[in-house]
Amino acid sequence: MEKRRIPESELIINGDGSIYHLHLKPEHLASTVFTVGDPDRVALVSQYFDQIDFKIQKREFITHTGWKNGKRITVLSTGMGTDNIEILMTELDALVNVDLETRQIKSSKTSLDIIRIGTSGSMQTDIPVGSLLASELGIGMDTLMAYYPELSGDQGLALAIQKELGLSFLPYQASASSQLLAKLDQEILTGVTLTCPGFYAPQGREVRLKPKFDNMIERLSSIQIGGKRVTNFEMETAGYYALGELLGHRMLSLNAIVANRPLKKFDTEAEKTVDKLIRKALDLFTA
Ligand SMILES: O=P(O)(O)O[C@H]1O[C@H](CO)[C@@H](O)[C@H]1O
Ligand SMILES: O=c1cc[nH]c(=O)[nH]1
Repeated sequence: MEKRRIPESELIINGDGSIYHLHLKPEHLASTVFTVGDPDRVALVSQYFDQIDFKIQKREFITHTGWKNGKRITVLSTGMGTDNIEILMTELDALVNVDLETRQIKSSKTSLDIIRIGTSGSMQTDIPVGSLLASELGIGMDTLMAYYPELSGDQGLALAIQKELGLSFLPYQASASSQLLAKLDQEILTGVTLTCPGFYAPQGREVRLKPKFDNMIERLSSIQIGGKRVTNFEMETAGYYALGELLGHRMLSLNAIVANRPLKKFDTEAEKTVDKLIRKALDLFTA
């Protein structure tokens, strides 16, 4: 059977042969990719590389590729939100699994290791600011996955959250890679991360507008299923995990806890906490 050719309008390749938004060619990407939300954080990660071979910036997507401990690695910024993660994951996957010349999907697939180094707010009093937390599960409070094939894993926590808040849509739930989770050490807590389509009302914050849901943090933090509770808020993890599951990449989201919401505290040393997470992630995943 003739293989499907992906049209020029669907997968856009720039004049120089790079992929549309990321502006990367396949040879610019390592198979271990660290991702950060903040473009300024890319240099904070690559300062610890032994050597940097390649740098490029397009919009909020800044990429540095180089070497650490004899391993080739990439660090790449994504900006905020799962809409950016959809672009990132599709284009990273295309760089390794689509032949950009023939525009056909390769018959032999490559799995990337994609590790998020991000910030996050704790919703549990016993997870203080300054903690490092790996997301075992991500629950998506956005509607991204309504546009993609159904996820195969357990959706129990997502259903419990839908019921508790009376949401008109079903959040989605997906898991970290068990292989990447197995590389963590005791300094890193594990938890269940709620990925929200915003920083303020979607995470229960009130500035001038009142969030629709009263006592969101108390209500979400007290849900327990099979010994698992929701631990922290951020804005990308579930999108990574869901698309990673569908595309066949190994995913892990690491969080520097910079806010404790029930205690109403923000980390006065947030930059140090992020630096601690960067060094830990590089140590664990380039060893
Ligand atoms: O620090 P980053 O990686 O951007 O992650 C978190 O911080 C941003 C909000 O301040 C959101 O992107 C959230 O997920
Ligand atoms: O509370 C927080 C802190 C960082 N990032 C978030 O999305 N929420």
